[in-house]
Amino acid sequence: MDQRRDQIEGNSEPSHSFGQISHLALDIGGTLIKVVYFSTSRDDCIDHEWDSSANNTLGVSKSGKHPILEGRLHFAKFETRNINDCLEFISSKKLHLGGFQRCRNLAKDKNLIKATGGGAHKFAELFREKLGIDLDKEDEMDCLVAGANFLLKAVHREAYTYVGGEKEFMQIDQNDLYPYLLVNIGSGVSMIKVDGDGKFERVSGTNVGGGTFWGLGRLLTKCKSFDELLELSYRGNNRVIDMLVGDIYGGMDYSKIGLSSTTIASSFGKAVSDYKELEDYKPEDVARSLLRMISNNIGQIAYLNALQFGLKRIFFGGFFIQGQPYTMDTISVAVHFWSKGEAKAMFLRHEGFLGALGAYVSYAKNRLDDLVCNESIEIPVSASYAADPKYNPRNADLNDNESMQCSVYTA
Ligand SMILES: Nc1ncnc2c1ncn2[C@@H]1O[C@H](COP(=O)(O)OP(=O)(O)O)[C@@H](O)[C@H]1O
Ligand SMILES: CC(C)(COP(=O)(O)O)[C@@H](O)C(=O)NCCC(=O)O
Repeated sequence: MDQRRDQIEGNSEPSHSFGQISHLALDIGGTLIKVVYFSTSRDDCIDHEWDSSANNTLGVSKSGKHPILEGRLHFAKFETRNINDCLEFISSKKLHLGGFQRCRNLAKDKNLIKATGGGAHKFAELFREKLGIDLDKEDEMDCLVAGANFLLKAVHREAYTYVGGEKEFMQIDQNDLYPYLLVNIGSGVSMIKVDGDGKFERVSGTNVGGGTFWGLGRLLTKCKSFDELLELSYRGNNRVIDMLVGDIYGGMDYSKIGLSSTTIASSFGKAVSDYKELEDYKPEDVARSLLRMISNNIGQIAYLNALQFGLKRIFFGGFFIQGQPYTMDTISVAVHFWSKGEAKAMFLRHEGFLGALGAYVSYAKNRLDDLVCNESIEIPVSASYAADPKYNPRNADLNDNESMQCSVYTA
């Protein structure tokens, strides 16, 4: 298999070094900084006529609608509390210089990089001081929606359901995409009714989100990292702490109102009736109850909003999900249970990068330099994941510092 084919099918890093970097975009959230950038190498330039005078990364094709450029879209994330790691990463790979060339604001002679999230405001001065760049701020909700629409339209096998431990990728009909509810579970949770490109309304939100799970989980279990907390939750048993309907009803279902004996009646409720202290519980059981409580609560609020606005499809994004089976299962079951099977929870493979991708595609919106109107970026994601016998759904999710092959098309 030749190298390019290998890259596409295996989604692996190219063995050759980077060519030029262009279009760095950032989403600086309450907990994580998400980084997206595009790189080309000589090998990635595709085999058709080039305008040799186009002395820039996104060359202009003389022919019609062919890919004018192939390269890789790279994704990376950092903890916001370790923002210096992110600055060092950008600096060592000279990512800001690629962005610099592409978006030099001639009028003000500023070096602009697209950025969204609260940190684009909070850390603007730091970026100027350390990297000499100005953050060109894009609204967070605009970016979430733009990122979600972009993924749903451009990326094959992006959205999937998670039912009974199985992922099922959804074929999205672009003509029947709207309306939908976008639930972004970051530090906090935003719920957005999306009616079209740039047409949306943030209809709800909740402060009980990913930051609550990580913060409360850290305090209760003394774990040192988010991944450790997730690992704990995997091994735990929530029934040790949660009060189930059966605990209240002597092992019986409360079938008259549709509650089985195993339904959680009260999250953490057993901690009171058992007269136990925190030390008497295993950290893994605490982590499991917490994950279930928060996922269930978000699933329920999402459903209520979907109901209020008559929406059948709910897409969940944000790094809280992290492709975690138990999280997705709890959310899916909550949506299914409350909607009596009417509404569907769907997840996005690039869940945590919606805002950063939205900031990235906003370069095109502003028609900067060589990005022409009507340009679209298509990202052919490997179709071989599901067919691979060694396929492991956990590995198929986008992890740190991954990249994927993509092509830039011009109208
Ligand atoms: N490596 C990690 N470190 C901290 N939190 C993580 C990590 N991976 C996933 N998370 C979860 O993702 C949440 C942040 O999600 P994200 O979408 O990046 O939101 P924000 O934009 O607010 O930073 C955290 O609150 C936590 O629940
Ligand atoms: C303020 C935020 C939009 C910031 O986004 P985040 O960094 O959490 O991704 C989000 O935390 C949020 O929507 N919080 C919920 C606030 C509320 O509606 O109660």
